[in-house]
Amino acid sequence: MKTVLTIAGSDSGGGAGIQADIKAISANGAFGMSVITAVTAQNTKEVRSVQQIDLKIIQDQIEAVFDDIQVDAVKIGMLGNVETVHVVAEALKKYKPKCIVVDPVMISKGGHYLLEESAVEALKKEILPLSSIITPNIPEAEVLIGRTLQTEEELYKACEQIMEMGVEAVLIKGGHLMGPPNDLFYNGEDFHWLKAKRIYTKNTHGTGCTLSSAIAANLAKGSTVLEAVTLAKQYITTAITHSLALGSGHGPTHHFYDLYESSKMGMK
Ligand SMILES: Nc1ncnc2c1ncn2[C@@H]1O[C@H](COP(=O)(O)OP(=O)(O)OP(=O)(O)O)[C@@H](O)[C@H]1O
Ligand SMILES: Cc1ncc(CO)c(N)n1
Repeated sequence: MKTVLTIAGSDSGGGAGIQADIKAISANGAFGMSVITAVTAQNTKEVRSVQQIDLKIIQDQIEAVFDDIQVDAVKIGMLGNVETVHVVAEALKKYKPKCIVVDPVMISKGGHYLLEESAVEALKKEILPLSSIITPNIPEAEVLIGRTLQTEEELYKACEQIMEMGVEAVLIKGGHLMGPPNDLFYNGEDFHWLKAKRIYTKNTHGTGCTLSSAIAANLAKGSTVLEAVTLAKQYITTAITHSLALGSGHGPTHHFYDLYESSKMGMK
């Protein structure tokens, strides 16, 4: 069994963060492990409060896993603050996992800061150069490059600029665009559009967490980065198609564990 370690925050509502990650990793056929960086009191409507986890416990969790278990891929989500960015970066430099997927989580759908603004520079300097792929949504890509993004031409340029920050590949997600939610992939050589039809639902809580975890699971299982991104795009599209109207805000995506059910839905 291939393994994925997610280093991220907990979402009590179960739709995003560590909870979404573990569900997506399992549904994509890998074994999920977790390092919790922060606990959020969160539901489908809002983030009520956040408790960062003690740095020593974060470091201990990472070491406990790496010292004992083979880690085939790492997924990074919410880090929260500069100090946590630093501890995670140092640990990754020490253990050198082969595949690192970075979802640069910054702000929740309800507008709550999940990364202190002052930590963005540390994320860019310390985490991006270690990553196999980074998966910003449009607002996160805008923060990384310091410009707004509107046209296709600007998206191509943004990919090139983010590549210069030391990542091996970038996927700018188009969920926040008007029109179809097409994502732009760039690996320094070729651009690829990952296209999909927009699904008209408000139940899109945790789509970014789900996508990046599905990428990590497929990388762990031996896919190339472009293959992993393509499989993950199919997975998130199905997960949004069957998303769940739980709660009164943005409900979660639906993860398929059951092989019979997934084959009915056309997933392998
Ligand atoms: N309504 C939709 N229909 C189909 N695909 C969507 C829709 N919304 C988002 N997606 C896709 O879901 C994936 C996640 O993109 P999105 O831009 O929503 O990430 P995100 O903002 O980081 O998510 P979150 O912060 O809620 O976890 C992308 O592949 C995007 O194209
Ligand atoms: C803990 C956590 N991580 C990531 C996101 C972004 O979806 C969220 N809302 N909560």
